[in-house]
Amino acid sequence: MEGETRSSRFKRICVFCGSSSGKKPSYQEAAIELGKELVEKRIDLVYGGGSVGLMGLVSQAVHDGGRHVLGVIPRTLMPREITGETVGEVKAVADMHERKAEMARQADAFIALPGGYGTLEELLEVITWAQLKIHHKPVGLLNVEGYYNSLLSFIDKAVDEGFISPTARRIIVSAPTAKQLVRQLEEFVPEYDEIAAKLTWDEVDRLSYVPDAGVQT
Ligand SMILES: C/C(=C\CNc1ncnc2c1ncn2[C@@H]1O[C@H](COP(=O)(O)O)[C@@H](O)[C@H]1O)CO
Repeated sequence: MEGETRSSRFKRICVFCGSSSGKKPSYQEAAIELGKELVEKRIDLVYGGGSVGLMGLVSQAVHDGGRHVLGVIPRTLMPREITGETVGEVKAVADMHERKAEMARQADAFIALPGGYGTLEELLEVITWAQLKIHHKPVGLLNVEGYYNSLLSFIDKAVDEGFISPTARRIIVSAPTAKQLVRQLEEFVPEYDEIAAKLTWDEVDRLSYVPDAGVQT
């Protein structure tokens, strides 16, 4: 495959990641490596906009590689001293809720790099939406140097204690490198649940998120 241009089932992936860079160089290297992997697979990026922390590294790598970058920024975060310069296209939205809905609508899959509260909140929301069958898009954790091991252990405990179903546990795909993670996301097959599929989603409609029937192949 070396030297050959490969394509993906995904047209655009949403990346959640730290607005900080983290202490270990491996976190920054992983953000750049993920950006390059998206470029190699001809996948575009949607993310939270700006150039701070890992967000800046992944978006710059995708932009430098010639793929489209869409940054979705709430108007209140738009001053450059808060988020820094954004590469590519910028979409301004009213608030944080609309941002998450728009990022989710624009993406065929989600990847979380290491990050803090913001990253966790974004990640857990798309997992929850997958659990509720609002979408069937793959969700991946880039578990750089075991950064997310304690979160995964907690989730396994929640399964053991009966708060998360084994089916819902399988929503989360995790891998230590970008290459492995994108490959696993490509192979992901969502599990369907007859009861949940019949529910309606007023809240998501209100946020103008358009539920899909599955990932494009
Ligand atoms: C408050 C600080 C920086 C604010 N700048 C941000 N610019 C753009 N997007 C942001 C910002 N902060 C959070 N986000 C979103 O949450 C995720 C990162 O949050 P985390 O807490 O750093 O993990 C990211 O995916 C964005 O969508 C100074 O820190």
